[in-house]
Amino acid sequence: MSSHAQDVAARAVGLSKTYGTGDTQVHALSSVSADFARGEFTAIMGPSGSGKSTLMHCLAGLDSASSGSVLIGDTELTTLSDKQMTQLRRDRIGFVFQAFNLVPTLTALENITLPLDIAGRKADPTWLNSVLTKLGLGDRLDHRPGELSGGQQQRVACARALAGQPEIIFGDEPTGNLDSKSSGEVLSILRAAVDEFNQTVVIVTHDPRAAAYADRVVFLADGKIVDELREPTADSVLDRMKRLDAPQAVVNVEAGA
Ligand SMILES: Nc1ncnc2c1ncn2[C@@H]1O[C@H](COP(=O)(O)OP(=O)(O)OP(=O)(O)O)[C@@H](O)[C@H]1O
Repeated sequence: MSSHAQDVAARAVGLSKTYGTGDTQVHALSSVSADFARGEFTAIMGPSGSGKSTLMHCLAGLDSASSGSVLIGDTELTTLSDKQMTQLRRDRIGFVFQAFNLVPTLTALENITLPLDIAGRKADPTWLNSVLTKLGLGDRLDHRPGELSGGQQQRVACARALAGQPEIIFGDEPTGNLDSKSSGEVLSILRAAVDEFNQTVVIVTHDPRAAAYADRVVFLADGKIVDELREPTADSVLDRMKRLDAPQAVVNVEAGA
């Protein structure tokens, strides 16, 4: 299937988010429109404070926008009641956070199936098996999070996000707390989720090497999408990021700094 023929897993339309009022007002997002195609891995990048987390939280229904709309599949989030929103997050969205957020008293496997257990759903056994195989934890599935490395814990968190076959998985700096080897393991799982399980993944990251695992990188600056890169490499991402910071460099040069 060509990328044009793919349908859209999530969509932001004219999304704006303003914090505060008057002099202290911050436009975290200014009329952002973006599509996230099904079966694609997107990385959101940009300088600190550019609105990455705000965009992801609005897309994932964890925060509400000041104006504009978000669609998950065909569902417009602003039309949902709190209860419907909770159900949508539970049934249709997977999350991977920077802090792994595993329950310390449960085994890895119990953590993975916990959201399904809470929802009263059963994992599809074939699906769960392929996710667990991909995870490569072997007999450590019986271990508690405290007995696993950071990378292993985050792989468990990825499997937890995947277990319910959500329509889209959001990761807010999922490798932010990991060394480069563990980051690679976690990103490989997310990559495999897209390539082998046809999932849709959107992550926020500061790391060009992490972004290089994605199919597409979306660059934010000052609450706006300013650039996009397909088939990124760590070098091409780094190059774009330098250019994003360039206006400041030009000002410095002009000022004789
Ligand atoms: N709850 C809040 N109240 C007021 N301002 C906020 C709030 N949350 C975020 N902001 C502001 O909105 C802007 C965008 O923040 P956001 O966290 O989305 O940026 P980011 O690109 O994810 O940053 P970082 O890379 O540092 O995590 C920033 O200027 C931030 O200070």
